[in-house]
Amino acid sequence: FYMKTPPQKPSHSECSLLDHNDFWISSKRIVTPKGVISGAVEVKGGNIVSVMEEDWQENVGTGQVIDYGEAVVMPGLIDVHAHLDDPGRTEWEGFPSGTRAAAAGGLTTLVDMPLNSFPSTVSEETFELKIKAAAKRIYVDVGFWGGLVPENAFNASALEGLLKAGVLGLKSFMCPSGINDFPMTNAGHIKEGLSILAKYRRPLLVHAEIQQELEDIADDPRSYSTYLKTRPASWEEAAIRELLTITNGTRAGGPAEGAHLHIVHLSDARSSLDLIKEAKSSGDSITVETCPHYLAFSAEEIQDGDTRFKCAPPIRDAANREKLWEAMMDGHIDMLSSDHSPTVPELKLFTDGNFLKAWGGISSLQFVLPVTWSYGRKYGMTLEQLASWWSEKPAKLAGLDLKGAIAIGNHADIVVWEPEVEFDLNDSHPTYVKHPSISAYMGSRLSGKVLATFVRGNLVYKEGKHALAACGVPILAR
Ligand SMILES: NC(=O)N[C@H]1NC(=O)NC1=O
Ligand SMILES: [Zn+2]
Ligand SMILES: [Zn+2]
Repeated sequence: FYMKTPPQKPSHSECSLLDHNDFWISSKRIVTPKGVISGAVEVKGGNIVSVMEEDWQENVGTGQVIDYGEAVVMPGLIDVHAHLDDPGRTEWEGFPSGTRAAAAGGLTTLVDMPLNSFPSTVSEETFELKIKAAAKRIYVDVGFWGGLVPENAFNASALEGLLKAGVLGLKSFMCPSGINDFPMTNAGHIKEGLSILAKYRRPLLVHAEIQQELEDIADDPRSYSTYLKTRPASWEEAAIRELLTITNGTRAGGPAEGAHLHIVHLSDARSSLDLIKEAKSSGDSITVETCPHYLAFSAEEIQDGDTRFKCAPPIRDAANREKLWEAMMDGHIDMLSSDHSPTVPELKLFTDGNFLKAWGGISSLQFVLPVTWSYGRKYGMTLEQLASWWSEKPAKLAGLDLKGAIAIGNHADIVVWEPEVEFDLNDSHPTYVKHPSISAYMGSRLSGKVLATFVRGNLVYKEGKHALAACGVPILAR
């Protein structure tokens, strides 16, 4: 991939809260691919140029050192599933608010979803609008998924135009997306999409739910259990079963070899997960993500009318959540993503509390690091696992070779945070998402405070302060 450089570059002092370009970051807990080390990371011109243990002091010379003591120095989080709604629905989120929230939360790269903005990113032309909207308005690096929709699925030159323009891969829905200009695809469209993607070696991300016949639901629309019954696990299972009839083509020697299928936001940890495990063991090129809200919450706890928790697929029972954690710890779920999908508070219908009519989507972007840690440490999650689920695997999925790990030659995308520091996420906590009140995490007590976030060596966030200029860059595939 390559980074699109803006025509007039802001000065270094506008891009970074730190004066220098060359410096060392030291800490007793640096998370590297070789484990957690005590040492220092040297940053030069935006890249990591050395990673040293014990004897690092001898090599520093007169270099500038920022010592973070016991705080954790980790690769910045990469969120491969964020809806920033820009252009066209910036009253819902937008590039400036979303990427500032990311920086404050320790995320250094986002990959923006092709829907919820207007227009949807489904062609070269609409992708051009995205890039324009992002120019000088992003505070972390941002890549983009394009949309696979019925209109372009059988139009190879249109799809190739979009891929050549630089989307990192494609995304499609197997059920209505909730957005009129982003219709759902069937297995035929998906098969066609994969055959094109194979050529570009980029992934297809799929929202895997297929609508099935429901028994009559005549219950109270304010009750969460009513909503849960409208999207049973069998919908996920049906979608995944259908996908797996196509993904066998991605095996070595198959007609879609080189393509990859990624299932987004898995909620069902039972049959659906079993199917995915089977496909993996058969050699299909397939991965799966889940989101912090499926790991943090359970249906039993969701209060009537509290539509902050409405999302699709839905948050299921507590036993399912335990199984999701088990699958995380056993490595059957590959990575995490936020599926940050906010809207305006009015569309959450808090007055009616109607789960059937409210906007489905959880607002979480700024909080995914402390949330993952707060819940995960109870299961024995390690810092290495955290870095794998939030940085290494997402970078691999999105094809970001220079991101996702603290390693020599990589971009200096780094988060520094204190796992042991607790805080109350309430109205007095500084939040940067556009509508903090709709976040399902408001009112929680969390563990893990972000001290500093570096994007390609720029200190973009430090304890409640952001760098002046938006020096994130659009990431384009080639
Ligand atoms: N359009 C959109 O963002 N839909 C998302 N919201 C959600 O809860 N699940 C989704 O797929
Ligand atoms: Zn989805
Ligand atoms: Zn989504």
